[in-house]
Amino acid sequence: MSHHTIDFIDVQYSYPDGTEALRNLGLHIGHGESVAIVGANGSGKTTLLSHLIGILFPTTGTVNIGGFPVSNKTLPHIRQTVGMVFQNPDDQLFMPTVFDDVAFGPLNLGFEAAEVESRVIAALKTVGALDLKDRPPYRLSGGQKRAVAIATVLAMEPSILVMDEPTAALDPLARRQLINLLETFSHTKIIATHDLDMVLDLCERTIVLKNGSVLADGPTGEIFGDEALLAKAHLEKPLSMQGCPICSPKKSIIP
Ligand SMILES: Nc1ncnc2c1ncn2[C@@H]1O[C@H](COP(=O)(O)OP(=O)(O)OP(=O)(O)O)[C@@H](O)[C@H]1O
Repeated sequence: MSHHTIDFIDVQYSYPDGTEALRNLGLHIGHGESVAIVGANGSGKTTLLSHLIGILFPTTGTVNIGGFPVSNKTLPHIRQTVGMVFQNPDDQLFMPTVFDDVAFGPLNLGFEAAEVESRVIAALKTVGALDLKDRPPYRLSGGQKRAVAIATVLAMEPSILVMDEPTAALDPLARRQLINLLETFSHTKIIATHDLDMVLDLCERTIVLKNGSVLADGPTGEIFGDEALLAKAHLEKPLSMQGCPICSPKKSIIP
């Protein structure tokens, strides 16, 4: 898996109750791309992301990572390649301390204690949360939990970072700090979000979903400049493209 490409080939997915969440979905994401997945509530974003780490498998069609299909057989390899930050950090943090949570993945991969410790410290430093290492995760603020959840993924050293609504429930400063942090990552990034202003800052490419299919796929500026397309997808232009006088331009709230 030297080239971490992602391919969805004619993917259809129905939940056990029969809800068809993905239909005829095809897309290709190249190594190093930063791609936003946007769309109205229920358009299929989380279902799509769940196929990237084998939480769900296609009902029909194929998902390939690095040219290999995501399947039970390839899962151990896929989960080292693809790291997912869930929408709710509480789904990701369950150990007594922050250190233990970030160490959990590398320990499971069988690394020696010294390697685990160095990965944990590096990951917590990257997200600016090293001082939290002995704290119980459930006592942290929302922004701190999000940072630690990202560290749990970084400690696995994945090539592809998948994030579901990373800025949800963050205050403006924590949101800006997170965006600035994500900008420094050279990973392939796939971000499902309703925060279109963040997309403008982070993603050169945007894929718009509607009813489980790709409605549009192209350069972010072009997608957000197409008012008819946005209306069809039940989306609104990012605030910073609406000429809003009080909306902060990029990075204006960095302390
Ligand atoms: N566990 C489930 N069982 C049945 N249907 C589901 C389940 N989870 C999601 N769905 C349905 O699948 C479709 C896609 O949902 P999904 O959560 O992927 O959308 P989304 O774009 O992530 O939405 P949101 O923006 O609200 O998070 C919706 O019709 C939803 O009701």
